[in-house]
Formats: sequence, structure tokens, C-alpha cells
Amino acid sequence: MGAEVVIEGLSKSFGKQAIWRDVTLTLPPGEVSAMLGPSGTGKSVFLKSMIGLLKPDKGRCMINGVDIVTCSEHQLYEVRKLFGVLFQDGALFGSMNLYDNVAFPLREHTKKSETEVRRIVLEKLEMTGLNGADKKLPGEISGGMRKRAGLARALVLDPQIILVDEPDSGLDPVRTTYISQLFLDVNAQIDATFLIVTHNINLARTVPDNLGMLFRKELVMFGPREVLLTSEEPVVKQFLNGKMDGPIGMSEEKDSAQLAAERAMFEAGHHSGGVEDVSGVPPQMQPTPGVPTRMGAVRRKDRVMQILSGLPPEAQQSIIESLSPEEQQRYGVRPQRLAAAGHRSAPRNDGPVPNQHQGQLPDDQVAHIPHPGRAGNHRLRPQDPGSGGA
Ligand SMILES: Nc1ncnc2c1ncn2[C@@H]1O[C@H](COP(=O)(O)OP(=O)(O)OP(=O)(O)O)[C@@H](O)[C@H]1O
Repeated sequence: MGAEVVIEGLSKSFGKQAIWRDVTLTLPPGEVSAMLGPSGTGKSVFLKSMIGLLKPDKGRCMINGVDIVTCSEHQLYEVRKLFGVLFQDGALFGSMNLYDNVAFPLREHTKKSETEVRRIVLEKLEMTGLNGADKKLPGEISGGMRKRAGLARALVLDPQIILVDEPDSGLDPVRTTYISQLFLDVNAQIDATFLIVTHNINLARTVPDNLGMLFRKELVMFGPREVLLTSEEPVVKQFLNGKMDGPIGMSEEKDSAQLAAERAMFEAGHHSGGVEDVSGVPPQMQPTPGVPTRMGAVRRKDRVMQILSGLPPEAQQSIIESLSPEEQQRYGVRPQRLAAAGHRSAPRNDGPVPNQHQGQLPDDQVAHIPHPGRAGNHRLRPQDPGSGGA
């Protein structure tokens, strides 16, 4: 099973420029998580901080009991072996063919024989759909193939955590879906913990188990996908819909004057972009038939049902509706439309909520997002969990 990553109060700045502060979240082992955020909000910096390529100013990032913010160089070297990283362009060596690119970490970091190296390289090339492409140079293949080769290389040291930086960059929507399918298939096969950084809304809505968003130097939210996808928070809705209407502006944020001027313009009929209203929780993509069951998804179901009563009502409903009738019976929950007809819809176990920040966003973990033109901070809050719903 993949490693759990526990991040507490992590902050990063470059000189006087704060990138993000006080980020707290847990990547559950073997689950697929994604981090959204407008350009420049520090998503890549976040990934680099997780593998110790950049040093956060404060906070903790615990992996298998080691805090990579304060650990020794030797410990960091060991922890890094747990990671596989897929960079935007695959980060392949242009002068090496795919075989040598994929073999590189094995030759560099292990004492495996060339026979063993060959077995592993061919296995990973097959796993990523690159059978027969081993002699090609990176310059001779498509962007999608380069990304798959980058993934094959990220897999050779049997990583427990896989970090993916903008997998859709340079890819058309169909190829983006194929690489998303590959992530889920690989996750099912090796049960590694995934964190994907992306702007791609299709991917964000259909691939991960958990979703988070960075904005205005804060983690706006992080938790089960249903929480963000049903959120009424303006910044989240605007981002999911790709419209100009909302707090995100050309260079990340708008001041109150610009916000008001643009609002008036859109109310007067100016097109705010986007073609349709993106809302709700679409079904999650599944591993390709024949690929093993995703154990991360199985564990996630139990985990989310344990924290269900602490989630916003809309998210609770979506989660309940995504369960089969048998699962609803097993967990003792029913969809709300049945509740309206007099049935019970809340989980029967209303005990303590473990690991609350995985969705409930309690007061001390809700991001404080300063809104321009308002006195004090506006707190992003889920709807009151007690105000209805499941
Ligand atoms: N090594 C560095 N030194 C100084 N500033 C940096 C460094 N790396 C990143 N930054 C700054 O940190 C900010 C966040 O950059 P980052 O690339 O993480 O954003 P991002 O959210 O990944 O953006 P995009 O979605 O456009 O890739 C930017 O303002 C960038 O200029």
C-alpha cells in the first residue's frame, strides 16, 4: 500500500513573496488526490516541497514517520526513493532512447543486473502502453507518449507516492483522458498514493478520490471529491466553470473595484466565458475492465463513510447516491429523495468524526481567505452540517 502523507501548517515563501501558508492536509494512502488552483498559486512549488527539492519555511510534511522539512540529508535521500515524479514534459533525456531513459533510475540507484533491469523496464513500458517503443528517442514520439514514458520511468523504483505535475499540458482532451485512465489503472495495480496537480476540470471532476484547491496563498479546501464539487464557494464555482465572473482575475485575484465593474458588465449582458454551467458530481472513472480493483477506492469508501456526518449536506447526498443499494444498506444510509418520503437518510453511526480535516473543514482548518474590500477575513465554510441533508 502507498504511503500516507501528513502535511501540517506548511508555509513557503521566496524572500518576501509568500507562495502559500499554513497548508494542512493528509493524502490518504493509496488514494488518488488532485490539487487545483489558478496559475501561479504555487502548485508546482507544493510538489517540489513535498519531495524536498524546495525547503518550506515552516510546518511539517510527514512521510513514513519522517518529517522531510527537518530531517537529515541522508533521511531525505531515503524518503525520496519512495517517490515517483512525472514532470510536465516527462523530463526525459533527449539523447537517450526510451529504454535507457526508463532504465536510468535503476542503473543510477540500484545494483540490479542488466537482465533484471531489462525485465523491469519492459514491464513498465508494457504497463504504460509503450510496448515496442523502447528504441525511440523522445524527439521522435508524441507528447502523450513522452508523458507515458515519464510515468514508466517514475515507476521503476516501485514508488509508494506518485506526484504528477499538470499531466494535460500540451495534450488534447482525448489524450488527457487516456493518461487519466492510465493513472487509475496504475493506481489499481500498485496501490500507490497519487497527487496530481492540474487545471483540467474534466480530469478533476472524474479522476481523483480527493480534491483540493489553492488560492490567494491558502489551501481553500481539501477533502473527498464530493465536497469541492458541490461547494457553493464563489472561487471554486468560478474555477470549475472557467468563467471571468468571480474573484479570480487575470493575474490571480481582483480588487473590489474591478470585481464590481465586471459584475455590472456581466449583468448588462457581456459574455463571462464558459459554455455551460458545470455543477454536480459526475461518476468517477474506473480502472479498465480486467485491471485489479482499486484498493485505495475500497478503503476510501469506508474512510469517507466514517466522516460522512461531518461533511456538508450536499456532499453527503452525493456520496450516498454513489453507493449501490447493497452498500447503502451496509452503511445504514439512504438517499435524501427517499428521506423525503419518510425514510432515514443520515448515517446511523453519529460517533466521533476521525481525521476531520479530510472533508469537514472545521474552524481551525478552514482557510482564511481575505476578500478585497471587506473588513476582516471571510471564512470559507461548508454549509452547516446540521442544517439538513443526510
Ligand atoms: N525557485 C523559485 N524562486 C523564486 N520564485 C519561484 C521559484 N519557483 C517558483 N517561484 C514562484 O512561485 C510562484 C508559484 O509558482 P508555481 O510554478 O508553483 O505556480 P503554479 O500554481 O504551479 O502555476 P502554473 O499553474 O502556471 O504552473 C510563482 O510566482 C513563481 O514565480
